[in-house]
Amino acid sequence: MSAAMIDGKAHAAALRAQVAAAGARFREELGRPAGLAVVLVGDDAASGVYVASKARATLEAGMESFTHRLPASATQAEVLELLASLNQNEAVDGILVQLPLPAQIDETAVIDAIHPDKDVDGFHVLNAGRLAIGQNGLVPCTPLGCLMLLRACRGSLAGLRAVVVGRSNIVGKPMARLLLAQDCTVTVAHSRTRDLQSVVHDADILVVAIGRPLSIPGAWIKPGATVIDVGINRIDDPTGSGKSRLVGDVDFDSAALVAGAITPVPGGVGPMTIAVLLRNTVVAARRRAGLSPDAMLSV
Ligand SMILES: Nc1nc(=O)c2c([nH]1)NC[C@@H]1CN(c3ccc(C(=O)N[C@@H](CCC(=O)O)C(=O)O)cc3)C=[N+]21
Repeated sequence: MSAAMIDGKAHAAALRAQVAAAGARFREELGRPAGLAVVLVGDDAASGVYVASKARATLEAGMESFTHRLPASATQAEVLELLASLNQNEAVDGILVQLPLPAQIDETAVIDAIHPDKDVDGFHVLNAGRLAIGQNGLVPCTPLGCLMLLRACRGSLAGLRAVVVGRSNIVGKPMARLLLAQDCTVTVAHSRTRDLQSVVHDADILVVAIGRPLSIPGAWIKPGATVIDVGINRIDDPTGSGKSRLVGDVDFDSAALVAGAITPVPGGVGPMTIAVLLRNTVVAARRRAGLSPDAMLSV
């Protein structure tokens, strides 16, 4: 292996310490903690575990955590009613609705019912628009976490060729906009891209978010490239032990032979996503209170 390992866990721990300090300053200035509300619809076990770990991280950062669970049979009107009350609630600075939602509920309608100033996921159309035209807003957690790792690894990204594989609203598109704002030359590749291999081979910076395990082999990667693997896929252990393991969208073992630096899965982008969620909550709290931005939380 020649690539440096980008330790997402360590970067996330450092960011969480900064967020805790900023959260404590907020609490001193305002006399109340910043608050994050998480809404979970349905009883999917994995989502339940994930929501519980977010609530724990929120408390560890010295913030207030509100968890709202609705049954899988909840109607759209019930979800919208809950969001209306959270929008009004002064103790709530950030609102996250865990996705995906049950089929009877319109995801876009739910996201757009969150007050944009409390939209710590950055999924609201107003925040997507702000990011697209370079205005201050709230930026989706996963791509912002990826950008932080890239900046820590490479410093200035100006002039570098960046390739984003995947065009989702939650990762690919906002990632491309963030990299463009850093003066990269950005290409967005996707399932209909012709000759993906040669597109990938051009990348100085490669961000992969397609949700298919082990899809990018090391042979496609430009020597020395920085590789950010957003995928988290659970697959059967190939040794036939009957257990499962987590792998990324990139074939880590072959990619690590040619990349300059690479994120592992687990322990790469995933931990950053949660740390940025907490960071976005303090940013939202300060803005809502009319306070100046906390320098420690700038990207
Ligand atoms: N509105 C909304 N916002 C989200 O941000 C959101 C969501 N819905 N729905 C579900 C996905 C999933 N997600 C993860 C974040 C961190 C890890 C993470 O930290 N993973 C660990 C591994 C965990 C394990 O071992 O299972 C790692 O990569 O090291 C995983 C998954 C955020 N999501």
